[in-house]
Amino acid sequence: MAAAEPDSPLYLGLDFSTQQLKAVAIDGDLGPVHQDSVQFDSELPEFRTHGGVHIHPDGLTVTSPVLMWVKALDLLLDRMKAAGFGFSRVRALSGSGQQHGAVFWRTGAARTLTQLDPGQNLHQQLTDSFSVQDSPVWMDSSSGPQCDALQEAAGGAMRLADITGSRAYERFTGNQISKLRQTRPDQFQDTERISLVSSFGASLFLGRYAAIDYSDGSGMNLLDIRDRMWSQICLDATATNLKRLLGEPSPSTAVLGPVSSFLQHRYGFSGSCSVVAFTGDNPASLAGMRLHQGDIAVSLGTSDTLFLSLSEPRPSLEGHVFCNPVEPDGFMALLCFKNGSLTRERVRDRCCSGSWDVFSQALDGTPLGNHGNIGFYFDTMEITPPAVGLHRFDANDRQVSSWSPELEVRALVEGQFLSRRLHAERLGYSIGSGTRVLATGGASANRQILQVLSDVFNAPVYTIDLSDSACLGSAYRALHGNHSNGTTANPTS
Ligand SMILES: O=C(CO)[C@@H](O)[C@H](O)CF
Repeated sequence: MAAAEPDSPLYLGLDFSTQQLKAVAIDGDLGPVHQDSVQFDSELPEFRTHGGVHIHPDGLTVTSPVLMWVKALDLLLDRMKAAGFGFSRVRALSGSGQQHGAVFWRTGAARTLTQLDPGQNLHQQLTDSFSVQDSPVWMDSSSGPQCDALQEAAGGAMRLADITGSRAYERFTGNQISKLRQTRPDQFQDTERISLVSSFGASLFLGRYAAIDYSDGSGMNLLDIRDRMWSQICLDATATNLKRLLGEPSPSTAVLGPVSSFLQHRYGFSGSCSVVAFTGDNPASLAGMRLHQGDIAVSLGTSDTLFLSLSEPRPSLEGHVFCNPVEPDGFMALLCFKNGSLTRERVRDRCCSGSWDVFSQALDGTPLGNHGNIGFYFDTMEITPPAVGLHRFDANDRQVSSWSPELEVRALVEGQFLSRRLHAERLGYSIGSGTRVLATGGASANRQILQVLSDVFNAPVYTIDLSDSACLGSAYRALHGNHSNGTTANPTS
């Protein structure tokens, strides 16, 4: 970690991810000078989450307590203050959030946000500010009926994909809003604003509701990705007056305004510190990894995602096209695989006594191709492809029920990466001699896992010097947005 000059400007990036809240500060040379994080499960045990979420008894509904995210921010900023972090040197900040999750602000919350007392923490003052305590998150698969209705209203799955960049997906926010409106009408009625996790995070720093940015807004099945406006067909199919609840979307590079007076007085942020639009974790990772044409990024986090920059959208019935968070007229393609690190951790615990060293030794001790054994490990309903269950096959294509721990570990990792490659090539991505795979996310710190990734993609794998590109990308976007005097979003949006 470089030590910045005592008074040089800093740029702060935050990431409200599935399992933790992270912060990275960089100096003007893009060098990280401070990192911190709050782990939800271990540091906020009162919320009783596992992997940052609650998987409901139906096995399909997955939520996270919104007040856990608020309390995590209190903890993080208090910890940074106690460590002597120079908040007054932060020229701009931005952030990211797990995509698709929704935050439902209760009627009257806008007033509370503008009148926060710097003598109290956020958690104490926002306890009654949410009409829905358990926010739906990206791991949810319970809004199937709402997806069917939206696709019908739009004229079919492919038509919806053409408009919004994706066919209807259960985790996408529009379908979650529909489900809440139908199943919990009183709570929906008591809602005055709907944020994504990213714009919710921005709102906490602004002290008023922040606009949803184009890139994360592309993950809702509500935004027309070409004209970058809410699609009226999709809004009408979801809820009446929805545009009023969402506000106008903003460019991902927009400077939304100065940091709130609450944060200035409580932590010492400067009144000239700008808040740049927050975006989704994957779009922020794309910014953090500074992809070149031909590169493919692989984020090995709670979800595994593959993404790349696109100049023109090519929506399909599998995968997603989002507005690019950096290139104003560009796009990004993304494939999401829900069974990522939580599945790797389960196999680590069951086959390697919870040790990553033993997990790595198993990969070192088994050959490429695993003697023809291959496995598919869909602990929970997978997104790509929509399948569930564990499926193991031996060299003779016979289904088997178990293997030795070593074979199981390699079958898991090779199976995951073979699936990622297959679906990327189905989306039209071609792996050629110039292909570079850029890896990020927690598992990118494991050399043996990266070796399997390189073998399966038959390409060199590079990592960045921080395993968390979303946070770093957010800090880059803060600097970029501040220096380019990004368009200032309409403050009333
Ligand atoms: O659903 C996803 C992307 O579409 C996930 O990668 C979430 O963003 C993880 F937080």
